[in-house]
Formats: sequence, C-alpha cells, structure tokens
Amino acid sequence: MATDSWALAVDEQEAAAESLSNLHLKEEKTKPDSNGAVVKADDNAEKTEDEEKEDRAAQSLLNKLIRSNLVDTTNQVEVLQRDPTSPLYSVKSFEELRLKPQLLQGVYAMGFNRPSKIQENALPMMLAEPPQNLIAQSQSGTGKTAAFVLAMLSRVEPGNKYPQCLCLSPTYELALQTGKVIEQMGKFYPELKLAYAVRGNKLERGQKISEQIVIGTPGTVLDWCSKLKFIDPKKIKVFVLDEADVMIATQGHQDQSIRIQRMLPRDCQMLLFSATFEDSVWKFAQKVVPDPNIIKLKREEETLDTIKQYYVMCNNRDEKFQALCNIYGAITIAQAMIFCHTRKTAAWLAAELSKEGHQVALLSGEMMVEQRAAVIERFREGKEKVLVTTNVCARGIDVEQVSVVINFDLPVDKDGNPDNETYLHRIGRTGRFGKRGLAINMVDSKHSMNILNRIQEHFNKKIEKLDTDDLDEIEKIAN
Ligand SMILES: Nc1ncnc2c1ncn2[C@@H]1O[C@H](COP(=O)(O)OP(=O)(O)OP(=O)(O)O)[C@@H](O)[C@H]1O
Repeated sequence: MATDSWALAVDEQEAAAESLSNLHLKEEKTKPDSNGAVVKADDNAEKTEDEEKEDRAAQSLLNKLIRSNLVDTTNQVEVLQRDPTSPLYSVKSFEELRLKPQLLQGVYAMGFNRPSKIQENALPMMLAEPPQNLIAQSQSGTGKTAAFVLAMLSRVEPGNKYPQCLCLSPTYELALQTGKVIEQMGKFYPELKLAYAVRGNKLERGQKISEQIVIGTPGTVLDWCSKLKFIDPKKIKVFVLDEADVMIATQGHQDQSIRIQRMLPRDCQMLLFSATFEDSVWKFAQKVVPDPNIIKLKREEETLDTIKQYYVMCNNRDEKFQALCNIYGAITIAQAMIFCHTRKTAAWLAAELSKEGHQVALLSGEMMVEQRAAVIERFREGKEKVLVTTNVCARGIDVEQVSVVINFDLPVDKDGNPDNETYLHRIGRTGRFGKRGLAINMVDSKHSMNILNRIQEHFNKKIEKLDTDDLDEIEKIAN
C-alpha cells in the first residue's frame, strides 16, 4: 500500500526534533550539516521518491474508486493517423460501431448513452479492419478503460477456449478494477471468461488457460507466457498496456512489458493508454506500439481567474486555528477542504474542529486506498462538511461542491520552495464550471509570507490580506 511518505518523513522529523520542526521549510536549499534531523531527512529522500512512485498507482486506483461519471472536458481531441491519407472516422453513437448485440446491450446496461470524446475517435480506430495500433493519452476519467474493454470484447471469439486478449496493469488492484469493467460490459456474454495473472494466483504446472481474456501485472504475465507456458502468446490478438505512465514508474515493469510484447505475433493489435504523456512514457510507447495512430486529449486547464484569494496573518498554529474558527463563525460555508502539511497537523486540526462541533472528515496518507475512497464518498454526499487532508492523498480529487479551500499550511516542495502546481490544484478545484471560489491561506512566519509572495508573483494574481478579527470584513469576502 502506498503511503504519504513525504508527510511521514516530516512527521518523524517533527517528533525527533520539535525545536527544529521548521527545518524542512528552510528557505535556502542548503541544509545545516551539523544536525541529525536534517541528515535523517536526506537519508529519507530516496525512499520518499520510490514511495511517491508507488503513490501514483494508489492515486490512480483512488481515482477509479471514486469516479462515477465521465470527466467533463471542452478541449478537442488531437488525432495523428498512421496513414494521414486514410479518412478519419469518428462516431457519435454506439450503434454506428456495429457492435455485436450482446455487447451493445452491455454498453447500454452500464448507462452509457453515447461515446465519450476520446471514444468518438478511438473506438472506430480500435475496431477497424485490419486492426490498427493505438497510443491514447487523456486524463483519468475520460473513458479510456471502457474503450479498450469494448475493443477486447469485440475481437474475442468466445468459442475459442484460449487467451486471445492480454491486458497489462501496473498493480493487482488496478487489474481487478479493469476486470470489473470487463465483467460488467461482457455481462451478456456468459461464455466469455476472464483470468487474472497476478501474484498469488497459482495454477498447476503444465496447465493451459481456457479463459479468453487475461488481465494481469507484467511480472506474472511474463511468467505465464514464458516460463510456465500457461498462455500461448502467439495466439494473442489484442494486447493492451494500460496506465503506461504508472507502469513505467515501477521498477522492472517496462522491461517485462517489452519482453511480453516481443513474444506476440506481428499482426497482434497493440493498444497503449496513459493519463500523462511525459517523454519517458512516449519513448516507452514507441517501443511497444509499432506504427501507431495517436490520440491525445489535453487536460482541462485549471485557473485562478474565478477565485478570490486571501491570506490571514497569524503567529502560530493556535492562532491559525482561532482564525479558522472566526471565519466559520462569520460566514456560512457549505463545504470546505483544509490542507495541512503533515499528517500530525491534519489529525490535530480535525480533532480540534470536531471539538468545536464541526462534522469533520480526515483524509490521511496512512489510510488504505479503499478507506480514503470511502471518506471522499461520504464528503461528497455531504455527510461531513469539512475535509481535512494532507497533500498527496487529495491530489486529483474533484469535489465540485467545495466552495472554500483553506491552506492551513502553504504548499511547499521538498526543498521548502513554493509548490505552485499544488497550489493551483488545491485552489483551482473551487472555481469550477463558472462558479466562484474562495481560497484562504494561513501565514504564520516570515518564511511562509515569503512563500505566499512567491506564489502571488508566479500567478501574477493578488492575494488580499484578511483580518479575521473583523467580522464585517469576513462577511464581505463571502459576497
Ligand atoms: N461513453 C460513456 N458514457 C457514460 N459514461 C462513461 C462512458 N465511458 C466511460 N464512462 C464512465 O466514466 C467513468 C470513467 O471512465 P473510464 O474508467 O473508462 O475512464 P479512464 O479514462 O479509463 O479513467 P481511469 O484511468 O481513471 O479509469 C467510469 O465511471 C465509466 O463507467
């Protein structure tokens, strides 16, 4: 399980050296050399990076668990065809795809009325004859999984009792999630079976798999294809590489995926999906998907334009808490998210707010992903009005009804510099879909004032000072 390790490292520092608790926020990058706590932070640096990678898989799983709808996007899909002279097809309905009736029934049973933006272009390409390869990138929640599941289900011949579609996922949990979609969409195909090639799923040696679709993690799939020979890779017609960006962040997965790909027949259809498209993903994609069509859908830009930003000057944690109480006392806040730098602060703040009678949810890095999903779900349903959280676990969560975001601690990176991207992520979520949002930043030292100033400069947007002792002033900001 992934952990909020950066916060954990900081927590450890806090406990180990209370008097030096602000060391990680040192303005200058150079770290004092005579201090044990700082050396410890250095020791942790590598571990933190590793665990951050692991956190990508956890984040991805969390996104899947809490997502119930397609993500809205106004951006246009970018399509790069392998053969630019061939006509470009896009579909506005599932009927146009001439799917097998059982499959169309499965799609409608899932409540899909029409293809998503990425599906409009991706599906005709994936279902074309002869099969074409595809690399597709779009953010989580835009319909990629549903698209490749539909492609696998369309190509499979249920009468043939051997694996024909192979799908690689970065983790066991993500494989299970995709498996669920296959089962749902293939509901009206009773003869269709699915096998999970994941660690712990032990088969007897010499056995052959009769399931038509295999989904699994690269290490186990490689074993099943080569050493154990449970799967005959030469019979695979569709090869899907899901979550390529998460995949390559895990040691060994890239090589294993390439080795699997090499065992497949030349005419096997190769499909690769990724939520992001940094250079490393692109290089990997080109290695495993020959002659691809490419589809990209840009992430919806987050902006601070519709958000009123304020800061409150305090001297310490207790004053910050008092300021928060004053704000709550003066204005009605439907739902708020409050961000803290460490788990320890988050837990403390949640407890203090509860004592004040607020219905508080705490989202923290040591929770299992499923627990986090449950907390977010309750918050979404409005069962709690305040969500206190640290950074890592709240990234990428869309909580549309949140009207106020409070940075109890300003976001800083490992070197103590402003983390502008995180600031935008946190705050950008309030002012969605034309709504106006409110962001309040707590500042408690010269150092954090400096961070705030640098954030202001970066976005070229003024953050106004707010006096939380002046009730009239607070009331004004809510209007
Ligand atoms: N055409 C559609 N119409 C309505 N809902 C859809 C459609 N396609 C997918 N969905 C739903 O939208 C959500 C996101 O879809 P999907 O999981 O396929 O996206 P994704 O890009 O693969 O995201 P992730 O990588 O997080 O899984 C799911 O709840 C899915 O059931």
